[in-house]
Amino acid sequence: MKRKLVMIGNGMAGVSFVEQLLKLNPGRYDVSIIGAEPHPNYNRIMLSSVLAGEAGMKDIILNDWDWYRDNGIALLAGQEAVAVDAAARTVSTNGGETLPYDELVFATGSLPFMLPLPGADKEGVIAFRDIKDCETMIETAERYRKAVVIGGGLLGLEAARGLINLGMEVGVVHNSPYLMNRQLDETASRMLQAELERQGMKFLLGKQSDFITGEERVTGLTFKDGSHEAADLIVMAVGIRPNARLAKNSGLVVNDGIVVDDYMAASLPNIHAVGECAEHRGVSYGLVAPLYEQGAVLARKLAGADGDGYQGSVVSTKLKVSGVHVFSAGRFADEPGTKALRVQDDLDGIYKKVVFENGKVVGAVLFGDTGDSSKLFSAIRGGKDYTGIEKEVLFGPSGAGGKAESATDLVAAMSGDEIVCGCNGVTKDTLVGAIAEKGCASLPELKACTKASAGCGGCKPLVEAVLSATLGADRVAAVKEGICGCTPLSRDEVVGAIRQMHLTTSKEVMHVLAWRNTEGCSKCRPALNYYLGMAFPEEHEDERESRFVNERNHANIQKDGTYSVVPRIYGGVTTPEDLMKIATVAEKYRVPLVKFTGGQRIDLLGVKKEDLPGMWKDLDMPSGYAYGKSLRTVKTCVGNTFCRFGTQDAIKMGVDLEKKFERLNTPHKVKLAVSGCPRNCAEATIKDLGVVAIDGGWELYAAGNGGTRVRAADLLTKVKTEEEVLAWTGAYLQYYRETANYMERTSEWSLRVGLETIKRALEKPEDRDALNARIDKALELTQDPWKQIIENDDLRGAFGVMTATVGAQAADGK
Ligand SMILES: Cc1cc2nc3c(=O)[nH]c(=O)nc-3n(C[C@H](O)[C@H](O)[C@H](O)COP(=O)(O)OP(=O)(O)OC[C@H]3O[C@@H](n4cnc5c(N)ncnc54)[C@H](O)[C@@H]3O)c2cc1C
Ligand SMILES: NC(=O)c1ccc[n+]([C@@H]2O[C@H](COP(=O)([O-])OP(=O)(O)OC[C@H]3O[C@@H](n4cnc5c(N)ncnc54)[C@H](O)[C@@H]3O)[C@@H](O)[C@H]2O)c1
Ligand code: SF4
Ligand code: FES
Repeated sequence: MKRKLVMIGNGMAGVSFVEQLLKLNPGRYDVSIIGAEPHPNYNRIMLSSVLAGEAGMKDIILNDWDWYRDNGIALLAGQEAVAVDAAARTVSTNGGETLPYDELVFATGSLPFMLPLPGADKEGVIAFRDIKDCETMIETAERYRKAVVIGGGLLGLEAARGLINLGMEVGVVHNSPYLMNRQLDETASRMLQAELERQGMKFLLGKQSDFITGEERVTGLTFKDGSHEAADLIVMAVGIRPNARLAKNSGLVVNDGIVVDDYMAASLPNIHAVGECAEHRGVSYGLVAPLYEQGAVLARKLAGADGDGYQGSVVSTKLKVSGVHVFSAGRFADEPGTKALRVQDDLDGIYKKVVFENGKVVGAVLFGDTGDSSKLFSAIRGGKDYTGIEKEVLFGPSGAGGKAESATDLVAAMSGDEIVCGCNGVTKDTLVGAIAEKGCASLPELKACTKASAGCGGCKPLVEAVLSATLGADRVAAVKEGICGCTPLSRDEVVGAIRQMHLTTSKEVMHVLAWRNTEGCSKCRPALNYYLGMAFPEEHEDERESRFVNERNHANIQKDGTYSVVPRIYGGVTTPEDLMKIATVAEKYRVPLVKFTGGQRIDLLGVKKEDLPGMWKDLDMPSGYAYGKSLRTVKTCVGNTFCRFGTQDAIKMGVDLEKKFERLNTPHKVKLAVSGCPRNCAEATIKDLGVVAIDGGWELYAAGNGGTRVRAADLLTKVKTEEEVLAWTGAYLQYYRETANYMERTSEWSLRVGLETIKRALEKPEDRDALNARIDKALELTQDPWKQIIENDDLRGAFGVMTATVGAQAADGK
């Protein structure tokens, strides 16, 4: 008869242990898992990516419901274990179940620490630990504006970044004078702070919170020094505590966590603990890599296999905030008896610190360039003596031309059971096995087979190095990013297949290219819809349901759930008639806010969804596409028509460009500007394409950006005539449409493919003509979406408008 294994907790550490146990001895146990959250096992680490809008909830499921069924595991999801009777060997749940066990595993994780501040029980005060918290933040950001995050550690900064991406203003309150004080020294921390301030984060450092204000819902946070910060949302990210109360009530020895020995045995027979709830040699870990190591030890023991006990772990961390590269491992602080090698490059914003004790690397901090992280972490764990050759750790042997040890050398020196991907507990042996036995020959394939690099992504260089070391660099298939977890194929491979096999619908692509998830996900569906429309503009029918909400509704949704209406105003030039129309509509529909945009247009804000069709009908103006991945605006200065410095007619040029390229679908939004002389009043050099008049012609600037990461555009070419400006713009936009990844701005695209590549693709007139022929075909097929909606009953119905009432609704007293 099979023995009964019951596990309390359905999180990352526990389920990883069960996976390993099933591999070692699949038939030994009947496994039951009690999980308080109503979800299958998901990647908690990636909640930060979900919050930042980089992944969807579906993308983070590690083991779906089928996995439990296929492995014969009884999952009691949404139930909490409330009592353990160690003498009778049973566990009871709040769902009224009592499960007998032969072996019991606690994998209850941690609880976020909530500061016991007066007012902490108000609505809008939350932690960041699970899917529910993540959903609360996303919903809150739709209705409120100001968030305060308490805690400037890893979690707090990742939460803050996500909330900024959701459109909130975020202040981070930290009790120490510098951020991530548990992971960084002061120099790295100051550099980090400067970078995050550039990204829009505000810091309140060295602050002691006193109490939370508000009636039912939070309105702010008051500090011990009497100062106050307004807040509609407070996220506490001030550390975690092992979740060990049930274990303590069950009679187990508990300090901070459940005390375990080297084989993860707790203090009563047949009871074990893994993960954040366990305390091994006085340490409870809060990162997944050591927890997976613990799971491997327990799996071997319960499978009846021999193996060494758990010896404790050195941990390393990376902050998952895009555009920021920070790494920390081991003992990085200066202590008596240690010496540090420091490299600081203020020009490029790079800082590296490696700490030695008796010639051995014991800790490291990297900022700006984390390329050495795997090597340093390996050096810390390997314990090699570098006495006399310390500098080789960063600079390589002096006799080897100063070349540091490569990632491939590093992989060769790793033992098979060393973990390469900490987030997913993937060892070198697992990767080598997937390459040798399953034929994985690229990073996306390895990711699909083993989950390596599917978490924070920090291990990608090392996974690639394992691939090269195992297959030989020449046999590694083009190592490219897959478009999402539904397929191992890269963007180029997918677009190549669409063209070659003449695929015209997303369903067809997913079927023919054997998508793992047959419905696709929130990442690939809109991307495929774009690629198909770009490749076959005539045959592909827009898949409206695949588009983001703003594009589906042809309007920008605002944080209070209302929409904005932005009519097109070509080149920022309007007429008294159009202004009167806009004013009449604004009055008739009681538009709460009428505002000029940065792109020289008029924004009618606060519009109800059901009023949208009526307003557009009354306006009778083209849509300004303020919501779309398409040409947004062409900003112009007055040019030589009125300005005494102007050398060309900037207004006409801008209007011509906007009229020609409006409504075009592009990988991301595209903004243009035209200035009438190099004084550049239209700020053309921070636009996706900027046109600047010079004596006798025009300069075209490419791939600028005035957003979060400001980027000055690069000079693309100089031309003489307006026709040439239009031809170069058409060719440039079409080349961008054909070669960029979906959701990639021109600034990112240009950095990725290289300005020289773009110039080469456009330099020959015949190539520009061919690109223009293709863009003209796409342009011929565009239609104004609001005209279509107004004239079509079904489309209007989607806005909650009764068929006969467009326009009349408002006339009836709105
Ligand atoms: C936003 C975020 C980002 C992170 N990023 C990283 C990162 O980049 N790298 C990294 O290494 N780590 C990261 N971590 C930490 C990492 O997620 C945790 O270390 C890991 O999830 C812990 O695994 P665990 O199984 O021990 O606990 P958990 O994943 O917390 O699982 C425990 C589960 O047990 C359930 N449970 C508890 N008590 C009971 C009970 N009585 N009955 C039934 N069920 C119960 C809980 O509901 C929970 O689902 C991050 C954490 C968060 C919140
Ligand atoms: N990228 C990653 O590896 C990552 C990301 C998120 C979370 N995590 C893990 O999740 C867990 C929780 O993360 P965390 O950042 O909450 O924990 P943490 O303990 O690392 O950081 C908490 C921070 O809050 C500060 N703090 C404490 N009390 C405060 C107060 N009263 N006011 C202001 N600041 C205060 C502390 O100085 C500390 O720096 C950790 O185990 C962490 O390692 C890891
Ligand atoms: S860019 Fe030159 S032409 Fe245009 S408004 Fe400024 S000064 Fe005048
Ligand atoms: S280490 Fe985070 S994905 Fe591999």
